[in-house]
Amino acid sequence: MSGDLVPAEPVYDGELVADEPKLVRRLETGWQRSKAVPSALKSRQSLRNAARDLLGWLGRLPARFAGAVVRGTVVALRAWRQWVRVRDYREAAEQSEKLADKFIEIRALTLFRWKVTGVVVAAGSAALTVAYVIYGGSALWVASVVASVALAITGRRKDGSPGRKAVLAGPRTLTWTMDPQVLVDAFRDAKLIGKDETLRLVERAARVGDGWAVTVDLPATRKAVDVIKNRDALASALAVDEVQLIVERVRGRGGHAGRVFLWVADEDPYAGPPLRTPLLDVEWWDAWRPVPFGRDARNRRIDLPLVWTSLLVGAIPRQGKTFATRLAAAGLVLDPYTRLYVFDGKGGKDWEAAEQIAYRYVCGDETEHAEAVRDHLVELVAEVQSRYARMATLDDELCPESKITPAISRDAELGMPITGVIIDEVQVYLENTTREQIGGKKTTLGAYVADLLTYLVRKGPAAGVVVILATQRPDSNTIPSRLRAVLGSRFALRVMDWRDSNIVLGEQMNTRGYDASTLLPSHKGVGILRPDGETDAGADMVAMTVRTYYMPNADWRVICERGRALREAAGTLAGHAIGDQAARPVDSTAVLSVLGGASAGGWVVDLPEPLAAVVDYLGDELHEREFVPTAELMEVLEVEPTRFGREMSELGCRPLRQYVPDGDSVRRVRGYLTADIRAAVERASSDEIGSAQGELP
Ligand SMILES: Nc1ncnc2c1ncn2[C@@H]1O[C@H](COP(=O)(O)OP(=O)(O)OP(=O)(O)O)[C@@H](O)[C@H]1O
Repeated sequence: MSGDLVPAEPVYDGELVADEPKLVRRLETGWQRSKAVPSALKSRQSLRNAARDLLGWLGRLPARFAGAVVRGTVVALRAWRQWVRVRDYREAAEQSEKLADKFIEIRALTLFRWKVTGVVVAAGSAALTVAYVIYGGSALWVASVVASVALAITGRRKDGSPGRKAVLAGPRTLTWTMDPQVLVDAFRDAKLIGKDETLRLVERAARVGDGWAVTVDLPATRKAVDVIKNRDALASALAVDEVQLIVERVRGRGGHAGRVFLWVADEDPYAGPPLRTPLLDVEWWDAWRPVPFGRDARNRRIDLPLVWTSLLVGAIPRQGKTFATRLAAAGLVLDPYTRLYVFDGKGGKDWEAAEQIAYRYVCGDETEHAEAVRDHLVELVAEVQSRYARMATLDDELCPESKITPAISRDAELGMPITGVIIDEVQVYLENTTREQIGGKKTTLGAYVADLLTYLVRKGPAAGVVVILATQRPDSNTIPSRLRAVLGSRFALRVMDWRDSNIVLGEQMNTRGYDASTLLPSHKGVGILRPDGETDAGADMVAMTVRTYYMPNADWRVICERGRALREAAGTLAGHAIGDQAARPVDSTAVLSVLGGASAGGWVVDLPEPLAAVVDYLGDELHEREFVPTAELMEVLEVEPTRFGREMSELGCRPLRQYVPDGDSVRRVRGYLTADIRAAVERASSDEIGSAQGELP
């Protein structure tokens, strides 16, 4: 080494000369990349940002804490409410369709949980009071802090979710109550109004009962009935179950064909505990007053008028048909001035309690029972004739228009009490195929019973006879259309399909938005009522979904026992109830002569197929219509067209072409003249009688 100076790079304080700069860089890179080091400490800038965020977080903390406490309180209250109302058990019972049976247990458990709540609240308050006495106000502060921290933890928001529940973004649910535009969009989505059309809010959304209500005007030319018809689509657009959405047309003053009232229930309005019938709390009932029948979705009481009308109840088994029929009957049972004919085709215990008050009582499905029903109905037809004859002789003041009045019905001397004919499982009697020879014509016992009932339903109401029929087979073969056509009120609990629903409720009711096949199996006792007359839900309501009151056997027995005591006191107990089974003499020729007019041109049996099916389908229309298109017959009878045409021709009915209305225009279609069908029926019946007489010894 020489003593000469050589230039060197500057050396900074603390810097390792030789390899040190590389090590620092490596350390720096390691620090920056390490996952263990919080990102806030990786640079000065990040540290400053983190400090600013921390300050912001601390600033917002009180508000967030308060929010979490409020949410936690709501969550805790909700959980407590579900617990105290035994929600889990109730839902399980509902799913296994045993809510009604478990109701008493659920009520006991509810009561117990309320008591537990009471004890916990009392114990908590006592502990707080003691702590306050011993430690002073600081004890209350500590308790409040602990409680609010617990509530804040319960109500804390989890990352990434807007609330505690994983709810799919719900712009449609109930937001329409705040923002009418959402409602307009829902109407558009459901294709109830066009893209460029809008709604006019008549009234803003408001709370009505346990739900939200709003009244809107549809754009001109749009009709409220179409909204009712397409309720399902609207329910989907509003993201609610269709049982929660009630749509009604606003009628009368303030209403018009395009004004719609919507009501959206907070939850399934038919899912609560069964409703007890108010009839249990009354000493007696006036049969002239509509009978309490149930409640609609909005919890309005629905009463069913009985006098001057008749009722058909139809449903598949185990839906509450007998229960509903007994409800209607209960109003008559509790009026001592009514007379009851009770016929139970099922033959079980359901109607047993009514035996003690019934004027005529039959229980069973054997032919002997069907014959007894027939005889009692013949007796009643004769009674109706005699009532008309007697009413004609009464003075105008007592009987102003050949119709029974409350005064006449309660006058023991006149002997014209309101008479209820209640037949459960009526199909048992209507389907009885025992041969009968009546008035020179061959028929069956079932067809004869149908004709007797048709007469009673048609002519009975003005003479004070109320017919109530229940069936689990509401098909056209079981209840002839001539009988169905005259039954005034209809109640359909759940049925298999829309055809059965229409058979109970009336033609085309499904297209008007009333289809009992859409009711849920868990909704026992819920059905569609098409009343004959006014109800509390309004005189203009075509039909409404009603949850009937729940009247189990024990309650029914109480009502029947009360009915008996009332009749004993009024001295009106008669017939079967006091062991008097003797039938009264009846002028059978007179009965036959009136039935001839009531039935569909006399009764005919053993008509050859497919004539029998055509006649059965047409019922009264065989006399009312002129022409029936082949396509219509094909659809309802489900027969093979070529064979049907050949067999009808063999019976003397040849198809021809006729113009029929089709919307605003007319269309030429193939079909049969009803005159030809009637002539074929006549021919077939006279052949029948001829051969029957030939068989006689
Ligand atoms: N209004 C109601 N509320 C709650 N539950 C009801 C109501 N009506 C009936 N139920 C329940 O439905 C069950 C069946 O009722 P019901 O015996 O009347 O049926 P049904 O249709 O007559 O049956 P079936 O055809 O077998 O005679 C009852 O045991 C009862 O638990």
